[in-house]
Amino acid sequence: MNDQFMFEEAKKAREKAYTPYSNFKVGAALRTKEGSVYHGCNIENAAYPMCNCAERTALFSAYAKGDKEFDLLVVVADTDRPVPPCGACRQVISELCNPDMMVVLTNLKGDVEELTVKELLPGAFSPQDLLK
Ligand SMILES: O=c1ccn([C@H]2C[C@H](O)[C@@H](CO)O2)c(=O)[nH]1
Ligand SMILES: [Zn+2]
Repeated sequence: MNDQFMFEEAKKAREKAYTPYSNFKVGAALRTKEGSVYHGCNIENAAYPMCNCAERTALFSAYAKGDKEFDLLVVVADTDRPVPPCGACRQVISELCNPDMMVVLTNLKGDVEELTVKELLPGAFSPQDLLK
């Protein structure tokens, strides 16, 4: 990844994670086409299924501010390999981001895996599938 700035933003976002149950902190930095950057962190809950991942926090935060056009998502965690987003996040990213947008998965060691939204979830269920 040639975007050290976005990697640093994702690490800053990770510091805000609320993870009393897993102690597994994840950060996301989402850049809009206009250049704004939204932070996302995972936010857990004593009712475990209510935990929200960093990737979705970033996307929902942007939507709540009225931003919907994105050009890069960077995710970071303290993992051995670049952190792989869960299935729920892959589904949400597929619907809210352009299929050709880059998603950069990283870890604190600086390992990087770059893929497009469509590579992240091939064959995603989409709004088109609701139409007959
Ligand atoms: O890509 C990922 C993977 C996991 N988590 C969160 C969910 C939960 O809070 C914790 C452990 O799964 O990490 C994320 O935020 N993003
Ligand atoms: Zn997730």
